[in-house]
Amino acid sequence: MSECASTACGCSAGPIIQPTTQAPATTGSAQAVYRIENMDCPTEEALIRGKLVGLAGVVGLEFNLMQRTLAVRHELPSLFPVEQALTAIGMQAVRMDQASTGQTTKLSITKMDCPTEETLIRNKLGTMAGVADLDFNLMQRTLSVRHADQVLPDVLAALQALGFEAQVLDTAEAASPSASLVTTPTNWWPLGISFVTASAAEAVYWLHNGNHWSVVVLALVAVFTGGLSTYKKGWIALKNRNLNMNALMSIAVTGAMLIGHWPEAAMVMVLFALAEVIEAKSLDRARNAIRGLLDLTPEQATVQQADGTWREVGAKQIAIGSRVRVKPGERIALDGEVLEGRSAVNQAPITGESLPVEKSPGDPVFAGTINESGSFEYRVTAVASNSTLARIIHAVEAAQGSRAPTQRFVDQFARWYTPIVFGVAIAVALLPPLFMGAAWLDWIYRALVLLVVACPCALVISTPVSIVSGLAAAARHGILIKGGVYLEEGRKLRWLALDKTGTITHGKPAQTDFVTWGNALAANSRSIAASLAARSDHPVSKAVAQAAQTDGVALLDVAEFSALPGRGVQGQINGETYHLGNQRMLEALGQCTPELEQRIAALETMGKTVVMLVSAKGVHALFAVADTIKESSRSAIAELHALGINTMMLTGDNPHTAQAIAAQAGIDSAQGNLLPDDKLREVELLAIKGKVGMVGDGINDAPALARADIGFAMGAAGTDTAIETADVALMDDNLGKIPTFVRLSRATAQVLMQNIVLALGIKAVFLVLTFTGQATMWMAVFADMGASLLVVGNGLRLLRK
Ligand SMILES: Nc1ncnc2c1ncn2[C@@H]1O[C@H](COP(=O)(O)OP(=O)(O)OP(=O)(O)O)[C@@H](O)[C@H]1O
Ligand SMILES: [Zn+2]
Repeated sequence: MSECASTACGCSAGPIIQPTTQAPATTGSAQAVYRIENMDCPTEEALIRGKLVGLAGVVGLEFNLMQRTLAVRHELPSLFPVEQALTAIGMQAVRMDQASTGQTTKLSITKMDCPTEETLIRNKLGTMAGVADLDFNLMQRTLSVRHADQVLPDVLAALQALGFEAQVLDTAEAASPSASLVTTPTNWWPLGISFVTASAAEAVYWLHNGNHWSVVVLALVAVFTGGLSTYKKGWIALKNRNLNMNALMSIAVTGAMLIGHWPEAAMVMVLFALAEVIEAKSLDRARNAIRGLLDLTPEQATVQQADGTWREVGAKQIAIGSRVRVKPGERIALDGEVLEGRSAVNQAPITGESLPVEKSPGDPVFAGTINESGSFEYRVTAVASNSTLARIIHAVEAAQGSRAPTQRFVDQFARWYTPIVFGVAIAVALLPPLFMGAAWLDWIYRALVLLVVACPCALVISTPVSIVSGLAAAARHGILIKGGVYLEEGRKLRWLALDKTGTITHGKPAQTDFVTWGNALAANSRSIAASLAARSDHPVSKAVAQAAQTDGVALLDVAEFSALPGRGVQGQINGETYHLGNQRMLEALGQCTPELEQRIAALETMGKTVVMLVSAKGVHALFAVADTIKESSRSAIAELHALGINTMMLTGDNPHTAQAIAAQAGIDSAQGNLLPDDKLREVELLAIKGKVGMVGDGINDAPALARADIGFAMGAAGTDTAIETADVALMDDNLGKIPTFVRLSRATAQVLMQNIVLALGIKAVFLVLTFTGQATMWMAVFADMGASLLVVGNGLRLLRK
């Protein structure tokens, strides 16, 4: 349950889910808003309703399945009964309106980097009064604690008692990813001494053909130089009734010394300490794969001063609105908008696409990208800590914090595995000698080997490393995945629903036909239409307005302008109401004739979109606009089909055009005339058949995007919201990133599976060998270390995908 809470916590950082801020309906009642991660279908709503409605003190429930939130209006002194009831039916509820329940403090704990330490801390703090929620991020070594106002000192003291030095991060530090890379400091000296003395103990033992006082001394030196921190950590764990690997190793090594296996105890300790170091180093590599991206931004930039001169200034000090100059070959330091000059910029660090993009005044530029040819000046639009790149890194780091399904499974497994094997070890040490007259020392030794085998670290470590590597690899391709869940689910996609305008097509249609209708004057109807169109941001309107501007058509004053989503626009010109819109609008106005319909259909089957200018007097003109499909769309659709993913186009445009464009792009099927809710309904229908993804860019796609199992946002680099709201944000508008994402997801799943099989396989082999008496302790440690290294190495392989 606790993991799930932390997952939800990761999500709750996103701005998608806003706590409901309605005033309570009944006076005297309060409202609590929960985000319930695993509540997304009506049967769950029914379950929760059934459980909570009967609860004394609960006055009202408000469900939002789309946002997975539940607002509880209540008259309770404490929400404990509500939370308990939710937990009892398996709902992972996280309080959203945190402000009322204390505060969240983010702590940096440098020594916390492995799941066993997490368990230790969780057990200690999880039961502490005043602590509401814990959110671990082992990769960043941070812990966010939600707690009552006064308990922070207690929290810090508790951590201290566990041997962890915690540092409170202030809000600014917590929000912006720091540029510095994290590395685990290693103290090589004790390890070296330990290794030498352990080897010497082995050698002396061999020379003497048995134990000798010098063997004992050498072994003790080896154990205490190499294993002191293991012992310390193991002792803390045992005191907290926790069997982590440090505890297991401490017991095993101590046991081995007690039964006189001195050189082996020494060797086991050295190997274990070494394995720890190597593991920590590999984890650093995975961690820094993402941080490394931030190193791409230069520390300095050339900024214009108040007196007009140019000066080198530290990037962090540069304010929004400053004017910055970039030389050819230089990296861009901050996000901005080009003011003067032209150049080609390599945007690979953001979009994963190394083909240079032409930049001229008005175009956006991004921190971390490389200016290739010309020099130009730009106006800064975001401070260094809020650049697109910084936000990407922040999002990926947050994504690591949330647990992917496999990790949840593995953690759950490890929780049972270790105590069970520990129990078996005790049985092995006691039962055969007691009841079958077997030799004590022999079976105690076997039990100690089992303790080493009981260590689940290879298994536990393999999942986060693989997921982080997958996330980092995706980020390098310009694919921002907002949680390990999506990386794991991507391989299961059966359907991809695609928006048309701006997703498959360029989204920049041009007017192709202008047809007068009835007895209107051509010039007059063009200027009326253009005047209305100029007021709208819709691509179809833009095309009409653009064509009129090119032809020098004069614009008129528009009053009472309004947009009619999915239909068109309307407004008053010279006291008369005009509409500019599609056939749906025409029908609503009752102005459709068979003759007109025929004309429209003829244009639409050519893949054009038609809008009409209509007033009370009738239809005045037809405007046809045509959009072109992106070259990348065709090949992306073909790749998706090759991956076994079906495609369906969902568009607000008319069915004829939809068919024509779908045919050009090679899409399986197309649905036209859809309003936002219709798109949502279509996605829901597809969801019955399997995992469904939806890719779109417009506002009219938002409900469908949110409902899809994976919502992809296109062209996220320029926009503020797309990065935050989508499940997967594609930094440019190349559909080809979706097959790349699916392949990466499949590769990740494969690595995860290989790692689990590998880690468990080695354990299984040793379990058998221990019972047959063929396994020695140091072989078990060696195998455990080997397994850890193999799974970590295998996970890091994803970084190169
Ligand atoms: N502001 C507008 N100006 C002109 N026509 C409009 C406007 N808004 C909607 N329309 C008409 O309604 C149709 C549907 O619009 P909608 O915005 O739902 O979808 P779309 O942008 O065409 O396609 P997609 O769903 O693929 O993004 C448009 O094709 C156009 O004919
Ligand atoms: Zn281990």
